[in-house]
Amino acid sequence: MTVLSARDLVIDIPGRSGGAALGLEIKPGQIWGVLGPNGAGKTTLLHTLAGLKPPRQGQVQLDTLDLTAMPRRTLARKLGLVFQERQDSFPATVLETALIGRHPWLSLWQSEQAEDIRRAEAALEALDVSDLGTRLLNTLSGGERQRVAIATLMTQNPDVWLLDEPTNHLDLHHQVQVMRLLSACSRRNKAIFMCLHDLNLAARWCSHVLLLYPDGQACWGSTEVMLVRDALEGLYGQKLIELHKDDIRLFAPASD
Ligand SMILES: Nc1ncnc2c1ncn2[C@@H]1O[C@H](COP(=O)(O)OP(=O)(O)OP(=O)(O)O)[C@@H](O)[C@H]1O
Repeated sequence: MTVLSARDLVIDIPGRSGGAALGLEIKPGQIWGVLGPNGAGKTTLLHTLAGLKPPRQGQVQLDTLDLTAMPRRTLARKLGLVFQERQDSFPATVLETALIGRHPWLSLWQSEQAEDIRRAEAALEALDVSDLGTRLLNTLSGGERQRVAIATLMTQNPDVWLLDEPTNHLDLHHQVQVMRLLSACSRRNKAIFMCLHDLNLAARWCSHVLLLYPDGQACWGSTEVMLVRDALEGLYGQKLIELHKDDIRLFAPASD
């Protein structure tokens, strides 16, 4: 199992001079939620952790290895990313798209085997899109595409899952389905790190949260400690109501 670490990491946001140096260890079994207002740098952090964007300072490591020193194929077996925005213009079917997740596991000229197809079909089934297998991706709705993207990551089956707003475009039932699926994956020792805008999903399903402020400052820790009304009001500049029902903590915007 793999640990993703940020060591003294400052993300590179154009025009921002400061920024917290992040020292994070994202471990198997943990679910991290990154919260912050628009433009705080959540996507930039995710892309930096995936090795797609160089940091301004510091290092990202998978176990003890520097991410930039790893061959892309090795990296893709260990770490996968669901992007917030996707260019799905390539005319591929849903099943072909999910099978892209197997590419890091195939040799250069090897085509997908029955086991690869079985994995892709199981992932599409888990995301409720198996009946769309032969449809072209560019004919799907936003929520269907989002679920195919998550199914593709599930087919890839890396140790570390990075997801940029995975519940974006999803209806309530499918938001819950995706969070439950990520929770089940964490119980199978996957490490999950995702950007979220929904405080209630974070409160219910994340074990850890990182609060990212517009000036680059950040704090992080267990959800129970970090996700408190005062801190969230400061983060978003929005008054909140905090409610408790059984073991569930809920936040709603206050009317004033
Ligand atoms: N190529 C670029 N040139 C200039 N500014 C950029 C560039 N890429 C990102 N930025 C800026 O960096 C900041 C952080 O962007 P980022 O997408 O990481 O924010 P975010 O927290 O994910 O926002 P959101 O909640 O809206 O998705 C934003 O102010 C954005 O405009």
